[in-house]
Amino acid sequence: MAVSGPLFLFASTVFCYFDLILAVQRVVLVFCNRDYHYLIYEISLYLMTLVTVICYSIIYRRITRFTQISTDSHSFEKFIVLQALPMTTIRTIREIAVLGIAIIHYWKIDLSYPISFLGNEFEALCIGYYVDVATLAIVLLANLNSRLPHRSARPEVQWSGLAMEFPPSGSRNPPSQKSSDGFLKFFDFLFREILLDDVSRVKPALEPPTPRTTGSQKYLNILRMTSTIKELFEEVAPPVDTQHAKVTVVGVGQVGMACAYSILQQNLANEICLVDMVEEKLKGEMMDLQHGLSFTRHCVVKADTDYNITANSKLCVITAGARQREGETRLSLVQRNVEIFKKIVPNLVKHSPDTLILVVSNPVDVLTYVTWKLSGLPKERIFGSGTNLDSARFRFLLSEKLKIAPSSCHGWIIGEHGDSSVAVWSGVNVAGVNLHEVFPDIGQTSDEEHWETKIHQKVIESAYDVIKLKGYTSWAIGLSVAKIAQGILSNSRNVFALSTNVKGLHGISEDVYLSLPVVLGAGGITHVVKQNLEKQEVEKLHKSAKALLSIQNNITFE
Ligand SMILES: NC(=O)C1=CN([C@@H]2O[C@H](COP(=O)(O)OP(=O)(O)OC[C@H]3O[C@@H](n4cnc5c(N)ncnc54)[C@H](O)[C@@H]3O)[C@@H](O)[C@H]2O)C=CC1
Ligand SMILES: CC(=O)C(=O)O
Repeated sequence: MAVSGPLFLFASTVFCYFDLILAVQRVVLVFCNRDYHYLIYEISLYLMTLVTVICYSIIYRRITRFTQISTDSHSFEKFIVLQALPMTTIRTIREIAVLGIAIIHYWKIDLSYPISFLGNEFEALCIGYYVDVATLAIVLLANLNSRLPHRSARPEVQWSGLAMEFPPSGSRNPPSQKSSDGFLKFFDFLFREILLDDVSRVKPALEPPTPRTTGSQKYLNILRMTSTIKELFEEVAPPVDTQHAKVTVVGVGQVGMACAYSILQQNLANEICLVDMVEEKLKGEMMDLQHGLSFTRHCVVKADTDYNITANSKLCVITAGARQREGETRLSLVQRNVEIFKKIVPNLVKHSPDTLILVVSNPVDVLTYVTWKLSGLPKERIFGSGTNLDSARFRFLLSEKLKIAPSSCHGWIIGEHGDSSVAVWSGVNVAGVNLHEVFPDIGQTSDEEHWETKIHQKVIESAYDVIKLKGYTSWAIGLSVAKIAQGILSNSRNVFALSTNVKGLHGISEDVYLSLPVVLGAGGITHVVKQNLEKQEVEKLHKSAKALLSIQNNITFE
């Protein structure tokens, strides 16, 4: 919508001042003429004004609540539509009602009413409408004019943390009114130099808004700040709003924050959005990360309980939901987390229809299936962190045993992220030397060195051990998610063990989600690596699929 922001705001402010003058005039009229019939009419007018103020404050509160912790970038037009338009609309409705009452009063109720009063009142109303019509004409004129500055050349309002910043206008001198451009700039000047400066002169202190700041205080703080910004910068061109590597993390618990921190620390994203249902914790986590931004490469960190903030994410990571308590299995969390996912997934897809979704919450395989179902997105765009973490634990334990770096140990855990996972012993190698060839019994029941129990069983127990010791697991999954995010955001086509739809692979014929090595790029999963699994590895994979299917079949989506 082509609306000139400064003009509209200026017009709305004029309306407000004019209302005030009208109100004073009415009071004077009542007292001068001592007409108490008229008082009834006046009281109804003031009641309507009260309703107007209440309506406006409700809308204003909703707007400020919406923008409270949102750091989304809004265009100046959007700001005007959000702030000034509701006020002007409500005022117009009120004026129409006032006119209605005046007409009823004149024709139906009190015909003996002194014409002079109505004359005055109509006069006052007429002046109001002259101002309304004149302002509307100015706005229309400015917008119809072909020489209106291009949208990109008009001032943008940037939301950064809690602060809204108006980039300064080029000059402090009022521009000439010769051309229509100059005419627009003149109003720009009025808006910036007079209205904004007026507010900043009242109270020059720059107090950052506290969490208890009310909507109107916050608005004043924002306006005050613009004065400093105006002094500090000479604008060359208005800032451009770009969104490329935007990652949303839903759930700011231990896992969500480990993911967000790892992504931030590794400079993978330009923008990180945090979403949770617990507003205060969410805001605290956002601020904590924001305070570290001068130590990282450029990244915007935003947070909100409203999913609007997630719009146009490249990747959404879901970590929200219940976690295991000590000794509890991942699968026991299923229905609790399905209910949570029903609220999350449709919202993510609504705001980012092109996003990829990485599921982390447990039981990760079943919830990846649930996400696929709820989202309606193609299967390559929905995947779970799966056994990428189990494979990392496996490599770590192998590295301890072999006394080499974890990254030099090549081995994969596939199947369920959990108790029925499968270690692919047939593929474990160091520098291409297969351990299976060195020691044919490795991982078998006949294995006298007990690699399966000493290594793979320890992988399965890892999560239980860590949860017993510290209450939850977080850092390793955070790093795993960051690596996956890197694969996507840099289109690296790395291979990860991710939970994916394995229908048609290794003799599995159902839509079941479990982990296999997959090739990952900007569009999601492009290929599944067809590992040469041994017979007993395939059997174990089938067992894993069966365990997951039995849970999947009991999920209620209604
Ligand atoms: N796939 C994996 O390898 C791993 C998965 N996990 C799983 O990740 C999940 C999260 O674990 P933690 O962060 O330790 O739990 P947590 O309890 O610390 O955090 C969960 C967060 O989810 C939020 N939440 C709950 N319902 C929500 C909703 N409807 N919308 C938005 N946010 C909501 C909560 O407010 C809370 O901040 C658990 O299911 C856990 O089992 C944990 C570690 C590894
Ligand atoms: C909790 C969990 O799933 C893990 O750390 O593997």
